[in-house]
Amino acid sequence: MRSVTARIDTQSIRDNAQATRDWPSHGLDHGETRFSRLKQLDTENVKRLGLAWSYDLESTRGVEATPVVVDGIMYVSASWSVVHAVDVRSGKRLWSFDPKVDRASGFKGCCDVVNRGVAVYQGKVFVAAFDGRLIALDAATGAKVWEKDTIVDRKYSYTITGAPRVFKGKVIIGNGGAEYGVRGYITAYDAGSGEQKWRWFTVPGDPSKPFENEAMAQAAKTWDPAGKWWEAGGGGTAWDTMAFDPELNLMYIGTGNGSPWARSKRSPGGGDNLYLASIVALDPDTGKYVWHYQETPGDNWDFTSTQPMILADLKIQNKLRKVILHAPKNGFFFVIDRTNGQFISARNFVDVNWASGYDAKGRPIETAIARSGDRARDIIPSAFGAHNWHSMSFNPQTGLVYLPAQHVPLTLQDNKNWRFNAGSLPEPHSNIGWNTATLVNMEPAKSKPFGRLIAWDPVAQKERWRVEHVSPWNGGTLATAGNLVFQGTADGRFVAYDARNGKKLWEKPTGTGVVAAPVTYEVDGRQYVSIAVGWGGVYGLAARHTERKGPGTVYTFVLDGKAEPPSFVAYQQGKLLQGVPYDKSQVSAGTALYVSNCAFCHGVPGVDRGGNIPNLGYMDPAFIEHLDKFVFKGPATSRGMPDFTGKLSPQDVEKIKAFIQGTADAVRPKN
Ligand SMILES: O=C(O)c1cc(C(=O)O)c2c(n1)C(=O)C(=O)c1cc(C(=O)O)[nH]c1-2
Ligand SMILES: [Ca+2]
Repeated sequence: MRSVTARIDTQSIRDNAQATRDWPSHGLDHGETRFSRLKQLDTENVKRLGLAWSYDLESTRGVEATPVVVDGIMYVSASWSVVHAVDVRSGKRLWSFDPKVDRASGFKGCCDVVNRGVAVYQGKVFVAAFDGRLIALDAATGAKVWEKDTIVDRKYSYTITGAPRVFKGKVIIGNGGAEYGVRGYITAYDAGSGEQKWRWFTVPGDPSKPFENEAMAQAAKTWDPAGKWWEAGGGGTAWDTMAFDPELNLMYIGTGNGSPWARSKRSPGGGDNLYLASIVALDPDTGKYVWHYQETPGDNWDFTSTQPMILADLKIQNKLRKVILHAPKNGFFFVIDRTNGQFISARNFVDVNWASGYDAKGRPIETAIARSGDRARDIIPSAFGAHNWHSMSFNPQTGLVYLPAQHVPLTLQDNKNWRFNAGSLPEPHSNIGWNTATLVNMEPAKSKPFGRLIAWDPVAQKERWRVEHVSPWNGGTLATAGNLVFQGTADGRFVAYDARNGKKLWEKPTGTGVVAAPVTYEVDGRQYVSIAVGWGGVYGLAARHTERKGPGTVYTFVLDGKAEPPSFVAYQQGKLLQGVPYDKSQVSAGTALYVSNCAFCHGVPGVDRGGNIPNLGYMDPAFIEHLDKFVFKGPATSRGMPDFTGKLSPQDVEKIKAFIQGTADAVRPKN
């Protein structure tokens, strides 16, 4: 059987960009604009949009995938990197493929066991599994064709969450892991055979060995010459964004934060630490460095530049410029010349406190608070990012970028006592492999959370309209030629807005929070809109903003669709924990242990509501009384929880119990 994707290659993806009937690659086109030229649906008739079908992804963790759709066949991934092929005409499964990632490895990723989607090319579907394998499937049957291990050294905590891209016959993928202490890189494989074609590291490696290339030699000059960076890998993981300009024959990657976060521990002599938090242009044929622009020199705050890029051609001061549009975690919106990496402009799209702006050369003007890490202070934006991996879209008709922006309050402080892999209390998750050299929320944050959809004018560097959401962590966006903007929300709605003014035109409930981005495509002359929902990602581990907790689901809508939605599953908050015996004098020791082992997944007991991972302040007391049964070789290890055998003592567990019950008691309403 021949698959419909047999014809998909670099040329056909370029051709499709003219009419955008299919959605053949992650961001729709090589420029990742997520702007569909279809206009059967428009601001007038969108109110008639109804459900065509829903499809159960059989997943309970975060769903971050953008579906790929070719000739009425959808390829979409769910948590644990499971791939589904669905017939759009019927909504029925054609095949599914579970790469059987060892569920016990869940804790090896910082940010939920998510997968942002697949690539298709010449009859194959490519999925990058959470455990670091890149797998090629037969698009017609879902059978495995080849599999490669992308991980350079399994002694480090590398993972993959991103969607591969295929440029000119090469499947390209980067790895995550910079919270754990790794060296970032990106690798290209031959789409046909799986043979490795090139690999580009983002930061210099072992200083006792020669540099792999000239780019590494140049980068090393911006790190402390003592070479301490190597101890924790340096970081710079390219865990999400990529784009490609076939005319310039350049591909672009966004690189991540430093390992560890605190520069004082990574590169004590200071320096910009190239190529952290940068956009880097590479030759897609050879993986050779061409240029870079560093958005956050000397990253100190987990300010990754891995957020989705968009390539656009914009008229700026009467000159048509080939640009990259980018809104990284650090809160500034960048316009960069993509032919040479030249800085054009940057303006903050939310309030920020780490820099007052960028100078004419494209360097941030840092504020006094930015590096005063000897005390806890709000860093705005926080490590959750003013914008994270949630895709933005660009409508050339309105000239606006539709950007999911947010703030999640955190205070940061340098951890003076950090040593690599020492598990130093109370550094978050330091006992399960994190190495940030940064203490979080040692004092309560003063800033306030928000989530907002912003329509941003990249030429004027100005907000044109905004919609305030109930919380941070809303879904990616889709823009269409019918002047619609689609976005799912953390509070479980799928909404269409007028692209010109942000007026809400349509909305449907989704039965769970939405973090992924929608797509649109045409089949048999009808325009469909699909979205994969499933609350999760790093923020969704411990928090939620819905009363429902439905499974991962794909919803597909069409004009006058009349399908019944699935029955929604209610979220039930447990009773506040009561009656677990504990020693009050142990609460403070338990706090440090809780932060170093439990906090980012389970949240604050009795304060957070629990996301995909239960909040321990609302458990049945029997669970907490017997906490050791869960912490040491417990049942949840088969779902991704670490086994703390040898890492915590039974006395430590008693202290953690004291913190959990003590905190629940402290927040219990008094009457
Ligand atoms: O430094 C890294 O290697 C790395 C990897 C990932 C990832 O692979 O998901 C995230 C982050 N960092 C990160 O900083 C972050 O905020 C984040 C959010 C998410 C998510 O899927 O919700 N992943 C990641
Ligand atoms: Ca990170």
